Amino acid sequence: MPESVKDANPGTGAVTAGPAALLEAQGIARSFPHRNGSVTPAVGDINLSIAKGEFVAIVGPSGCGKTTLLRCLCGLLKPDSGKLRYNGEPVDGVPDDVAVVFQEYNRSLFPWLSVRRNVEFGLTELPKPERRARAEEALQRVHLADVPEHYPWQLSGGMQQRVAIARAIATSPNLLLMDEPFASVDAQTRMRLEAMTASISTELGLATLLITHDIDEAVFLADRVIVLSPRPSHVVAEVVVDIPRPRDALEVKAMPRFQEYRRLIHDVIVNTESSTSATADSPVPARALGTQPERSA
Ligand SMILES: Nc1ncnc2c1ncn2[C@@H]1O[C@H](COP(=O)(O)OP(=O)(O)OP(=O)(O)O)[C@@H](O)[C@H]1O
Repeated sequence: MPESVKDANPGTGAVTAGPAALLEAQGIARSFPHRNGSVTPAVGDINLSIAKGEFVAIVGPSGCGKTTLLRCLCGLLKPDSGKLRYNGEPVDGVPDDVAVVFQEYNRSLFPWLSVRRNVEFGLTELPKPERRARAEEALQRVHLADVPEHYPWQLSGGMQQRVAIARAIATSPNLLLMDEPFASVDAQTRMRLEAMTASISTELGLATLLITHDIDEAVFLADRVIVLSPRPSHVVAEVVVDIPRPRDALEVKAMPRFQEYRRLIHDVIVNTESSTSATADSPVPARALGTQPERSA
């Protein structure tokens, strides 16, 4: 196994970012109980951490619990068990300097507000001139400074996702979580958005956690790629991507090293999927997990 890959021993093998961890998750698990008494175990037992300014991508098979994990990590969803610390403090709700970008930009933007007002939305506590300045700077970073008075429905899908990213970075976060942010745009737009995200993260020194289905995207953007098993998910491998920055997409994707990383991650996912029981797709009776259903999820 190349040095850049570390096996993560489920349940014990913490994937760590070292002493300067910004976000640290230990033994995070989350299931969804149903009215009929069955339970869907989504996140099994996750250990991971993200350092300040680090770009981490999480990949894994469809339905393995990536979104559930992201929602736990940012404090939107309470894990059933495990410890979660942000800046050394236990997470209870979304920390002030954490921002999230979701896949469905058309559901996260307010159609009745202009682009500028959408970006200013999370800044209401600031005086108006500062609010305006922050929104303008964020719109410049996503190359939308020329359409502040447009409404989301007047923009393409890629532009709307850029507004969502501007809104996130306008709050000056230290950690940006992105849940398959480019899954709903065409391939060329996706490439442009990936390059833009790489620049923004580097320029702002922003720690970024990206959930993606796309192995190429993960390797191109990340310093580390964390690979999850089928659900209930645990970390099966961590791949440190040793490609210098700034990265040019076409150059990087032509590198033999890039091809090795993508092959490696692909193989880990396929091997883990094939060694996992087919029954993982069905909810299991609550008693088998020692969990009592609280409510229908
Ligand atoms: N609110 C909920 N109530 C019940 N089950 C849920 C809920 N949210 C997620 N699940 C279940 O948890 C499992 C993991 O879902 P999740 O969306 O986290 O996976 P994912 O890896 O992000 O999926 P995808 O690859 O399709 O984006 C799925 O079986 C899903 O049906």
